[in-house]
Parts: sequence; C-alpha cells; structure tokens
Amino acid sequence: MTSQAESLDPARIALVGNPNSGKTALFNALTGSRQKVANYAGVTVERKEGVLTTASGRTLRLLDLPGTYSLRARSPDEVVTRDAILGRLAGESAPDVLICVADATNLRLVLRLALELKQVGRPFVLALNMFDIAQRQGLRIDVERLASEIGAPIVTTVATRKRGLDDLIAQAEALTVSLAGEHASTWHEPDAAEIRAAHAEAQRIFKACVKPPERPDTITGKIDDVLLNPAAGLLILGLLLFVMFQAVFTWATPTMDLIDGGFAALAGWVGAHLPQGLLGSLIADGLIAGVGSVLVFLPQILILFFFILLLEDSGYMARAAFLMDKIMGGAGLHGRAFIPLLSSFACAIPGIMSTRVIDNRHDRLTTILVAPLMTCSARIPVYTLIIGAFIPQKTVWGFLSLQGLVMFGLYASGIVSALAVSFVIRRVFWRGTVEPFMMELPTYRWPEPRNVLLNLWARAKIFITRAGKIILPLMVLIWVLATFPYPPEGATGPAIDYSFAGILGGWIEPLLRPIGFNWQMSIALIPGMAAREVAVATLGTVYAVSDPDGAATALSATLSSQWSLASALSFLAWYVFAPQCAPTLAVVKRETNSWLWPTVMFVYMVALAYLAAFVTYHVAVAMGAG
Ligand SMILES: Nc1nc2c(ncn2[C@@H]2O[C@H](COP(=O)(O)OP(=O)(O)OP(=O)(O)O)[C@@H](O)[C@H]2O)c(=O)[nH]1
Ligand SMILES: [Mg+2]
Repeated sequence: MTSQAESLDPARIALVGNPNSGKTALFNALTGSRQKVANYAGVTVERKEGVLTTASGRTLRLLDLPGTYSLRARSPDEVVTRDAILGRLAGESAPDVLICVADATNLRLVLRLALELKQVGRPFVLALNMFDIAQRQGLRIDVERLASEIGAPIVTTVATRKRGLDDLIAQAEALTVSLAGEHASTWHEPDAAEIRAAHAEAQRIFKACVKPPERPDTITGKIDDVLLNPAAGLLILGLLLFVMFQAVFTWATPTMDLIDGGFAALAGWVGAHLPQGLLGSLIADGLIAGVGSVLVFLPQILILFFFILLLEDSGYMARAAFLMDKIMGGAGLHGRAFIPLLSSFACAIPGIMSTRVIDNRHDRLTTILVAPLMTCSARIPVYTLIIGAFIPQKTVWGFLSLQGLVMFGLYASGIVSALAVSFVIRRVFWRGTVEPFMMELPTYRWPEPRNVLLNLWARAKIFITRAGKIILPLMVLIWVLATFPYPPEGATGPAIDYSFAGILGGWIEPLLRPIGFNWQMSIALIPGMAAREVAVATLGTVYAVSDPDGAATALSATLSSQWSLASALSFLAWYVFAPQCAPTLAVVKRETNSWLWPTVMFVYMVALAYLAAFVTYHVAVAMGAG
C-alpha cells in the first residue's frame, strides 16, 4: 500500500467490550481525546471516532463504541455497537480490526462476547485492561492458553496509566496487514440452543484459564453492606445530596462575590473611560451587565459538577441507582432511568441521550419526558439570582443556610414532580409493569484526580463558550431592542417603554399578568428559550438600559426593589417546570424520531409551569407578599 493511498483510507479499528471495561479510557489515551469516562456501565452511548499514529508512522482511525454484553443488541446503545461492528451503519463499512476490551478482573462475561466476535470475520486482539487491579488482587490468568482458546492475540493494559498501549497498537496494526485473509461475517442472531452452547464454551475457557484471585476485593463488599442497606443506604444518599446543595450555595459565595466585583469594576471603568453614548451603553449594559450576570455562576456550577464527578468516578452512582430503584419503580420509572435523570442535573440533553441504555421503548420514553424536570445547571443562575435577591441570608437551626434550603427545595420540587409526572404517564399512555432492573455494580475506586479535573475543565469551557456563542450575540440583540427606537419628543415615561422590547413586553405581559409577571419578566422568557440562563442575562441588560443614572447596581439589588416577593416566587415556580429550552426539544425530536413527543413535552410543561406559577403567586399574595 502506498503511503498516499493509505492516507486517503487509513485502516479502521473498533473498541468493543462489556460496559465499564475501560474502552473510552483506552480511546482517550490512544487518540488524545477527552471523551467522558466514569465508573458505571453505560457512559458511552454514541460511536466516537479518533485518529492515532502508530510507532511506524501509520495513521489509524479508532472507533469507541457503547459497551455491550452481546451482539444480540437490546437497547439503542447496543444497537449502535452491533451495527458499527457488522458494517450496517449507513455510509460506513465494517471496521478492519477489532480490539476486544476486557476488564481483567471480570472475564466471565467478556469471553462470550469474544466468541461472538470470532464469527464477525474480522481479526481481533483481546486487551486485558485494568491489569493493575488484577495484579493487585493476585488474579492468575493463563494468558497463553487463553489466547489459543479464543484464537486471538492478547495484550495486558492499564488504560488510566497508559501501560501496554504501544504493544496493543502494534498487535492491532499487525492484524491490519493480514487483511487478505479476511472473510465474511457468519454472525447471526443465535437461537436458544446456540446461546446455551456459547455460554458453556465460555464457562469452560474461563475455568481452564483463570484461577480465583489470592486477595479478592473484599472492600467493595464491606462498603456495600452499609451503602446498599435499604435504610442506612437511603439515609446516606439523602445526606450526600443535601450536603451537595448546601455546598453549592455556601462554598461558592466568596468566589462569586469576587467575579461580581470584577464585572462591577469593569463596568465602572467602561463608564468612566468611554464616552457616554451608544457604544458605552452597548458595552456596559449589553455585554457586561448581560453576559457578566451569567458568568458569575461559574463557581456554583463547578462545585455541583465536582460532587457529581466524585460520585461517578468512585462507583457510587450505580449504587444510588440501585437504592432508588424501589422508589422510582413505584412511580413507573425503570431503574436504569436513574443515571440519565441524574445526568440531567447537568443538562437534559446528555441525560436524554443516555436513556439509550434503556431497552424498553416505553420505559425510555417515560424517562425522556420527565428528564427536563430535573434541575439543569442552566437553571442555577435563574434560581440563585432570585434567591439571592429575595431570600434573606439567614441560618436556620444554627447551621443551615436558608438560601441553600430554598435551593434544595427547588431541586426537590423538580424531582418529586418528575416522579409524579411519570406516574401519570404510566397511567395515561402505557400501562404495564416496569421491567426488573439489572446493572452490574462496579468495584469502588479512588476517583482519578486527572479525570475529575479534566471533566471540570470541560464543564467550565462549555459554560463559558455558551456565554460567548449564545448569550453574547443575543445580548447585543436585546440591547438593540431595548434601546431603539428612541422615545418621541416630549415623552414622559422611561425611554425603554418606547423601545421594541418595551412594546413587545407590553404585548406578552397581559398573558402572564395572572401569574404576576411584569413586562421585563415576560420579555426575558423569549430569548430564554435559547438557553435558560439567557433570561438572567436579559434581565441584566433590560434593567441596565432602563437605569437612568447608569450607576452599576447589582442586578439582584435592582430586582429586590422592583419585583414583589410574590412575583419573584412565581418566576421561580415557572422555571421549575417551563420547557424553557429549544435545544432540549430538538434532541427529543431526534431521539424519538417524531414531532409527537417534543410536542407532548412542550404542552405538558407549559401547562404545569403556568399552573405552578399561578398558584404560587396567588398564595403568596394572599399571605401578604404581593
Ligand atoms: N484501575 C484502572 N482503572 C481503569 C482502567 N481503565 C479504565 N479504568 C476506570 O474504569 C472506569 C470505566 O472506564 P470507561 O473508559 O468509562 O469504560 P467504558 O468501557 O468506556 O464504559 P462504557 O462507555 O460505559 O461502556 C473509569 O472509572 C476509569 O477511570 C485501568 O486500566 N485501570
Ligand atoms: Mg465508554
């Protein structure tokens, strides 16, 4: 093969293996990518491609796939893997070589997969990953015998320490050269007898090649005796979540004050050094007041993710899913829905995508429909702004921050309503029992500091890029709408009332007056459809433009003087339920392949939001908060 032909069409290698065996960790180590790695099954739900250069200078394309136990795919993520391996994906041929990734400490199930891979007609190499743990446990594997039994070369690897990678790639590269001997796939859906036979064969090989560990992992069992205890376990889970939300509120305050001060100083500097006029107003009111009011929330978002990453990387997340199974099952949610719902605390979009691990279509749809009720991180700016402006900074019972408590309450309302809605969906759309939940519980591991830091960095980048790409241009637009046209000669009211924003807000406001929204709140909802936190930025800009003396007051101070407590609470209630995010609706359309479900989602969420805000507003007014 000439090097030119090769560069046009480099060989393709796919990583296949059981869930949580370290495929993505290998993929990242080999290609320098930063795909998500975590200690539970079902992290990867899409195919991802990367490029690597071998020691001999060849370019290879590497494919990371969702984990699976068999090519008899059940759930949508497993279908992706099966189709990629068999070359059934549109516009894509089967990979040239497979790397079967095995968790060396858990070989029983992967041997069945390896036997299936033999029928695919592509050469493969078996990577015995997590070999560090296998060695620590004193696990004895007869590697030579195993290689001859499965008819494939074996390489031991430690993906997280980049050990054995050169050897692995050298073996895989060698196999690409022998492609002349490639033959067609003989794989077919096995019948029951074939499945039993394969199972027995895998069992035989396992017994022949693997001796039980000398120092088996007993720690995981001991920890689980406590953490999986139905009473103590749930209590600890509740406590963990509670500490998490308290921390989000209290730890973040100093850093947030710092950032807030920074933006105020910047606005002051701009005010002093730029000539009063359009440009100064655009920069101070549009960019700094708008974008700055959102960027302030970065510390809170990072603290939340820090906790989630620790829970994910240690292996606790799968336990939490297990603990919640009973409660979720009572509400008609599948146990596997837990991790997608938990990911939705970051953002409903990855959460909805990770529902691909749920094989039953109805279970999956139920999860998708309630995922946006989980409080995504884009709601943090909205919640914090309003809470900061209206809820006093008090401690209750001596140690709990009242603001943190309200925040916890908002998160809890999201969770409780998700359970309630799923309960209703189960009765309205599809009855029937929820299938039993099975998920392998990973062994506990110390979180990998590098992994946690890289993930935090990735989160920070997403947040800041959103501020730059979505919020910034929108704020320029909002500033234009809030500034033009100028009020007519002899106008008496504030200038902004005559602007496009004021006129538009005036049109929408009657619709939202029953729930206590003023026109500024109403208008903030529209750009807030692009991303929820934009609503905060919009309020920042609209109030900065209408501020007559141009003094840089903190947005929260402005709000507490302009809104009644009842309106503020109503705004919070609205944001617990409102489908304030067009990208989420688009993903639901893509994942369900129909307009029906995004429509159902939009309608039920608007109805819930309006109802919740209406009740909140009127109850608050009745209690004297109007
Ligand atoms: N000690 C040790 N840990 C590893 C090794 N390889 C991966 N891990 C850890 O194992 C866990 C699972 O790794 P992933 O790369 O997400 O596994 P995956 O096979 O891609 O999982 P799915 O995408 O869910 O199928 C993570 O916590 C990794 O940090 C290894 O060689 N040694
Ligand atoms: Mg993965």
